[in-house]
Amino acid sequence: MASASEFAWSKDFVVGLIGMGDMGKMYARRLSSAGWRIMACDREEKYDELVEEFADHTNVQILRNGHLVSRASNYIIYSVEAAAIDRVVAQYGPSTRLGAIVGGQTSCKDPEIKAFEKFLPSDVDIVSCHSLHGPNVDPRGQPLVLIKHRASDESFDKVESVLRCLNSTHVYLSAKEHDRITADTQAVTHAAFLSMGKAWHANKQFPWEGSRYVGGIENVKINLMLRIYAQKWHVYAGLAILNPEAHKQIGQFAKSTTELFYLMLEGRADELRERVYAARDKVFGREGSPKWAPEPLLPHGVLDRFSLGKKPETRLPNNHLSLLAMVDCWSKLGIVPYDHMICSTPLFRLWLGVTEHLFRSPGLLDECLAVGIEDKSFRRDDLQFTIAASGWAECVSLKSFETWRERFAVTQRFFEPRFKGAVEVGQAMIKAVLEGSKD
Ligand SMILES: NC(=O)C1=CN([C@@H]2O[C@H](COP(=O)(O)OP(=O)(O)OC[C@H]3O[C@@H](n4cnc5c(N)ncnc54)[C@H](OP(=O)(O)O)[C@@H]3O)[C@@H](O)[C@H]2O)C=CC1
Ligand SMILES: O=C(O)C(=O)Cc1ccc(O)cc1
Repeated sequence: MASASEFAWSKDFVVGLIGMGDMGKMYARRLSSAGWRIMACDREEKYDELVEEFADHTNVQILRNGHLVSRASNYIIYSVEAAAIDRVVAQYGPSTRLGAIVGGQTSCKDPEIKAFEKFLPSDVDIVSCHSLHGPNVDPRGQPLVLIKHRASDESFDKVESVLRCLNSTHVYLSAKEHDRITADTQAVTHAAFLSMGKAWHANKQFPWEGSRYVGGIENVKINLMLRIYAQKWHVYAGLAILNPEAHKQIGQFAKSTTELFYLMLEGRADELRERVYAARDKVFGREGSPKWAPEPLLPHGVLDRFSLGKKPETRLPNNHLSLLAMVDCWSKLGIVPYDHMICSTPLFRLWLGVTEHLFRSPGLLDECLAVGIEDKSFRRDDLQFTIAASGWAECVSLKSFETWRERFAVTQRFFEPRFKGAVEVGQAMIKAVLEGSKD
């Protein structure tokens, strides 16, 4: 593991962390274990609690506020809510130590970089980062985006040397490239799962309790939906609402969902088939020259292994509107999802994995299309899914954090009694996929 002692300049080098929530704490623990000296703060009210929590970490010193952290640190990482970045940098940015390096760990870089440009002194270098995984995922091998926005090579090298102890895979992008790719790997992926949760909630069902939703692709849908609703709302709201690129993609996903659902409702089988196959060719390549790798993205057997319910004797076929709409959306926007693997989260890999599974399993795609036209078992859920996808898209386009929070919170409350246990199953599923893809 890379450690601080390898570098002569590291002796007096202090890494500052502003925001000691889930991600800030994860960085503090991992960086300090590698020997880096950390000065960190959260809101002043949390000072005593944090001092107690980090009492055993000799390399971590908790300070009362961001002014003190900014004055003392050589490299400062803002790890606060994306929606708060402007306000927090306005507050502490002017206190930044002369010649320091500043970066942020927020999920959307447009507002972060704007805040840095607006409020940081001109002698300060800007190098931002983004770990593309949650705080409880092992960072080894996961993408870590590094953005050399305004910095000397020396400053950039220092940031890389500090963050190398995470053992993540470094990905070098501009802020704009980062936002364009993560609009797909994160914002629109989340929109799909958020819509599933809303649809099941609207029909008052815990999907794993009925025979319609157990096994295979359904396991991934359920586990990831629960995983998202078990998290803090602001992470998902921020990366969708504040990312200008995300609006287009979430809007197209809602449009694709609605148009495919109309074709199903109206029984327009030929048009549905034509549209879905055209999307398949564009996104996954034509027969004989596929864009997917020879081996499927998902390790064999992973789909059935992590179930919350009891697998029924016979699998009830589903039309998988959400997956058809995802591929239609990628096709309409000219996105090749494999190109986005450089910024993939575990969740995105699973989502692309099940989509790929559907489109590359002989007979499965045709079964979906037939079910979409002939079978009414999923109509109610599909209707609610369509409404939900459009609702999220509207909310994002209106940039309404408050509506977003309320939409999320009410469904979070519905599923809350089931988070315990479900989150562990989801975590185990992600671990299996990560381990499988390392093989
Ligand atoms: N969670 C995840 O999976 C990931 C999150 N991210 C990004 O990382 C950032 C942090 O996320 P996460 O750690 O999950 O969120 P948290 O809500 O857990 O942490 C943010 C922390 O910043 C604090 N904060 C707000 N204002 C100030 C201030 N003025 N001074 C000091 N601290 C302040 C918050 O306090 P309070 O709660 O009181 O507002 C909170 O404790 C977000 O931008 C998120 O998008 C990136 C990768 C993964
Ligand atoms: O895997 C995901 O998409 C997550 O849900 C975790 C997550 C959330 C926010 C980020 O900026 C990065 C990762």
